[in-house]
Parts: sequence; structure tokens; C-alpha cells
Amino acid sequence: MPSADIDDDPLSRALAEERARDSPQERKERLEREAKARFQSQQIDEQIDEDREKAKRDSAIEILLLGQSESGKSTTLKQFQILADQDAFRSQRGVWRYIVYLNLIRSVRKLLTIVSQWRESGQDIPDLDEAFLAAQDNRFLQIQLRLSPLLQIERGLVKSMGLPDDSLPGSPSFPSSPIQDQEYFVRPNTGWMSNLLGRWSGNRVTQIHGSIDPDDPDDPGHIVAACGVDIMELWNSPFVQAVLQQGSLRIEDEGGFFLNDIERVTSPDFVPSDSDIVRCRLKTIGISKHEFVLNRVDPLARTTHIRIYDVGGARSQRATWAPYFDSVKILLFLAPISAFDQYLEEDPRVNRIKDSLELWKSLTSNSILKDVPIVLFLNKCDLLRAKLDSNVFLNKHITSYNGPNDFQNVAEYLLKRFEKIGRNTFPSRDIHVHFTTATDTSSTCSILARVSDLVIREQLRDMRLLS
Ligand SMILES: Nc1nc2c(ncn2[C@@H]2O[C@H](COP(=O)(O)OP(=O)(O)OP(=O)(O)O)[C@@H](O)[C@H]2O)c(=O)[nH]1
Ligand SMILES: [Mg+2]
Repeated sequence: MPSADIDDDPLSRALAEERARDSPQERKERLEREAKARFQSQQIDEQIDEDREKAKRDSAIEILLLGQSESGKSTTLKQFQILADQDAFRSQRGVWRYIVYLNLIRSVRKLLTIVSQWRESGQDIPDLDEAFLAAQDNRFLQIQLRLSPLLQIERGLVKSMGLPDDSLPGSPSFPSSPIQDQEYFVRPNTGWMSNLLGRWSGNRVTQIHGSIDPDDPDDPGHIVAACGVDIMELWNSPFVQAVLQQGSLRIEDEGGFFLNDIERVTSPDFVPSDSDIVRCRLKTIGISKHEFVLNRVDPLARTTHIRIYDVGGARSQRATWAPYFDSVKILLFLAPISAFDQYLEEDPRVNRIKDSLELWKSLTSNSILKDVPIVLFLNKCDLLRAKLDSNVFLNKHITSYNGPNDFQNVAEYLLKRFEKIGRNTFPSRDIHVHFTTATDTSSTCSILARVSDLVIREQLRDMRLLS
């Protein structure tokens, strides 16, 4: 029923009269004309939507995550994901279950390698009785053999991530030589996540919830579950612990360490928690781009879009950073301050804190970046505290330090060093320093919320509302 309004409208009336006069041929042509007009109008609407999306993307505030390898860049990115879109973050649990397995297998590989090297060295462990040691040694070899199915799933998982053969851990058997102890890595934009899910998890429910697929005998979780008791025995063995202690080796401080959670992680019901995902280690090669909409809105009620670039931090990767300096609005630099007694994997002669300070110096003295506000995360504070508490002395590695070996004083000293270098070339540079433990979601998310305020300030500055 036409409404009274339309009946009264002269144009509608004229059109209705014209339609009534149409011959069949005219009606066909008119309908074609109308369909074409509708199609064009739809195309224009789509173009407008696309332009709007592009404008949003183009107005996004760009944040660059920089720092040496293992400084915590990808971990910080995960915390941004939790802050911006927890559901999307959790929808990837299925993929991260596989990465937890890979991390676990790497730790097993490392343990077996350390103990094998000790056996080859023919050293003694003075605290352990000789007969006990011989029995444990025998048991160790049995466990090593029983854990070999893990190698099969390690290969399968790494291959499913679409990585070339040279990224596979070198040795197809346990143990491996240290040189073969490569890290697993991912190249962004290769679809590695969907490759992994597609290959191993055909079951949609499993994909969403991240649990083991009971109907898929190939799900790696079945083998991991079957090896759980042996992994536990290996890690808890007094013999293995004594070998680690003798070499002053603390593999629990390394990224992606899950051996203290074996019972849970190897359970058939295992689904990674947010914390498990954040603690996973997967080295970045290349540069990945991530777009977010911040839940917070600016004072003008505009939604804030951010684009974060996560980069590979190894020395060979650093040349790829420079092209991003022109458009970056905020630089987030991570320095792992617990690493004062560690050396670069890519160059074992270089102390990791010294490398971080040098990198920091080169970035803060770069004139292209002189007006870019920098957020500095002095990261891995939990590990720094644990290290100092277990009597690892800072001044053995940084000889200019002569204060007490406690967290407060050491953290203060390192902060001063970074601040001094950071303002050396451009004294008025905007630097915001935070002591962080990037694996801790609640503290990191509240710091990132403050970084969001800075993002909004930069957005307003862009709009020339601030000086
Ligand atoms: N205990 C502890 N572990 C951390 C902290 N920050 C990061 N990690 C862990 O350290 C490992 C390395 O962190 P990533 O975020 O992968 O390091 P990255 O800077 O992205 O390294 P590349 O990709 O190689 O450049 C991961 O397993 C993290 O879970 C921290 O504050 N404390
Ligand atoms: Mg990374």
C-alpha cells in the first residue's frame, strides 16, 4: 500500500503514471536501466567504504617495536592483542598449543644434549654415589630412546608451518650438538598459522577451543601426552639436575620454558592459557604488521587505530628496520636488563646488555627519529631479580658498577645509563621509561594503556590540536 505521502508527492505520482503507460519493451528497458543504476550506486557505496577503511588505515598511529633478539618484542605485541581484542587473541589457542609442544621438545632436546655432553666429558658429580650415578645413567639412555617419537612431531609441526628444511633443527635424532640447536622461527605473511591449523586440526571445535582432537590420531598432542611421564622423569631426575647445577645452567630462565608445567601441558585436556601463549617463544624473521583499534577513544570521540610493526631483532635483521623510520609515530624499544651475563646467539663475543646499549645509542642519535617519542621497556625484571637473588653479580660483567647487588640499585643504575645515552644527542628527546615483565599480562597491559594515552596524544598532535 503506497503511503499518503508518496501519493501526494508529484514526482512519485508522475513516475507511477509513466510506469503505468510503459509498453512491455519499454518496461524491459526501464528495468535494465534501473538495475544498471542500482549496480553503479552499489559500486560507489563500496568504493566509499573502501576509501573510508583506507583513510582509517592511513590515519593509524604507527608503532615500531625494536630491540635485540629475545628482548620481548613479540611478547609485547601479544599483550597489545590481549588489550585490543581478547577474543581474536584467544581464537588462536589451537595454533599456540602446537607451539607449546615445539617449545617443550626444544627444552627436552637441550636437556638431552647437555647431559650427553657431560657423559662424553667423563666428569664426575662428587655429591652423587657412583652406583646411583651408573643406574641413573642407564635410565637416562632408556628415556632418551623412549622420547624419540617427539622428533617425528617436531619435524611434522615445523614443516606444516611452511618453513624450509634449513629451519628444521639440524639433528634428526636426540641429542643434537649445540651448533644444531637452532631456534624455531616464523616468517610473517606466510600463512604459517593457518597452515598449522589446516594440517593438524581438521576438527572445527578443536580449532576454536585449541584442545586435542580425539578423533584425529595424527594430532601431535597424543604423542606428547604419551611421553609426559618420561619427560617428567627426565626433568626431575636428581642426576640431570646435578649435571645442570654443575654447569651452572639455568634453562628455566630461557624463553618458551614449560618443563615446570609438564603434567598440565602433556595432559590430553591441555588447552593453552593466555599466560602460556604469552610465554611461548618463536623467533621473528622479517617484519610483521598488525592493525588494532584501541578500546579507548580520544577526547573527540574518534576511534584510535594503531599499526604495530614487530621486527626480527637478530643482528642480521636490523638492516630491514630503517625504511619504517620515516612514518613511525612512536618507537617502543625493549632492553632485556636481565641479560647482563649473557651473550648474543649470533655473536657469542658480544655481551647482550652492551649490544642493547649500542643499539639504543644508534637509534636515539638517529636524526630521522629525533622527534619521535620513545617508550623504553627495561624488560625481564622478574629474571633480573631472580638472577641477583641467586648471587649472579652484575659487576662481574659490567665492571663500572660498584653498588650493592640488589634489584633496586642495579635497576636504578641501568636506568641511568639508558637515560644518559638516550638524551646524549637530542637532550630534549621525549623518553618514557618503564620497568617491565612483558610476560605478566596485568602489569604490562596497564603500562600499555598508558602507552595508548601517548598514542592518542600523538594522534591529536597530528590533527594539530597540540603544539
Ligand atoms: N621471564 C620473562 N620472560 C620474558 C619476558 N619478556 C619476554 N620473555 C620471554 O622471552 C622470550 C623471547 O621473547 P620474544 O618476545 O619472542 O622476543 P623478540 O624480541 O620478539 O625476539 P626476536 O623475534 O628474536 O627478535 C619469549 O619466550 C618470552 O615469553 C619477561 O619480562 N620475563
Ligand atoms: Mg619476535
